[in-house]
Amino acid sequence: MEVASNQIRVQSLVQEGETVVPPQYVQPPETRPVHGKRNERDTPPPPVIDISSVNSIHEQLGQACREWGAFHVINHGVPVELLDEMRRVGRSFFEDCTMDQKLSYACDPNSPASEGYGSRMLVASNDTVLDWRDYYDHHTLPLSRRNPSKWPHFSTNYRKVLAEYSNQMSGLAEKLLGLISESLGLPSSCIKDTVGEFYQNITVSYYPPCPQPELTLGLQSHSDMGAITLLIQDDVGGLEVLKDGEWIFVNPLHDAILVILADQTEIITNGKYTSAPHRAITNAKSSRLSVATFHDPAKTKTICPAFEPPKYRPVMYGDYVSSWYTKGPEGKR
Ligand SMILES: O=C(O)CCC(=O)C(=O)O
Ligand SMILES: [Fe+2]
Repeated sequence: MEVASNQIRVQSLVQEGETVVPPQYVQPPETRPVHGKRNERDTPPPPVIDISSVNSIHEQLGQACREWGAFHVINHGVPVELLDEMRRVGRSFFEDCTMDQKLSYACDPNSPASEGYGSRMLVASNDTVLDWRDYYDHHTLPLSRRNPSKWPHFSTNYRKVLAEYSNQMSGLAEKLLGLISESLGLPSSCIKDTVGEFYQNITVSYYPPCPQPELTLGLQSHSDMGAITLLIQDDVGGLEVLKDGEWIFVNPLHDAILVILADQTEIITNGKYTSAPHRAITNAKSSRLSVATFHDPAKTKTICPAFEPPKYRPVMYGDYVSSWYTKGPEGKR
């Protein structure tokens, strides 16, 4: 099958045995990752918070949201078997299907965030360095957007696992936004009410081994646009979070879920809490899988701070998203 140049999948490059990274994947020197430093750093990894405990939960959350914008949660109530199943079916799509099968679910390369199998986060532009990543983006909530026939059917149980995973993540996201609101002295429902009905997307990212990891990024630096992202990864590792100007490696914790605050939560909390810039690095040995579940407002929803005086202008979420896709994800708006 002939594949248009804007549809090249990273996995095909690797399967063709490329030993040199094609130039469009080479990062400029200033954004190249520093490898092999993960144990030398003084900064501890993002906090781990037991959300089943009642002791000092708001203090712990407050500190993590102010200082990191990201933290692991344990005892989160989502069955750990479901996390494993989600990783299993996700990996199976990328590794057990033929390229033709995968391309039968190709997303529309000309429309941002379209559902399906893709490789480019931004619509093609010649000056963008490409990510060393393939992905599958699923539209999962509200139910009116959920169309399982657009999800892979090749792996046993894929659609069933994804639907259950979507429901569980949405419940956990709502619970976390409640605790985060309370930690600021706001009514529990404050942030969720401002966000409104969740628009949820689930992106399974697959990072094939990279022959020159020192030159590439699996996913360029960005903060997520919506309200809250819940992420699981396999035990390979590669996610880094920016803290105080330094990239910190996020150790994979098998049964934990990583919470990443996104830009709309920073706006609603009037900057008291921060969204976390993050990126993914690659490695030469193993493929890596992550599953990110994004919870966003509707495009028509206007988001404004819950505190006076407001430090951010009210913004219609759809306008925020358009500007992100036009200007690129680097930095915050
Ligand atoms: O692969 C990862 O760990 C990060 C994924 C991510 O940040 C995203 O999909 O927005
Ligand atoms: Fe992200």
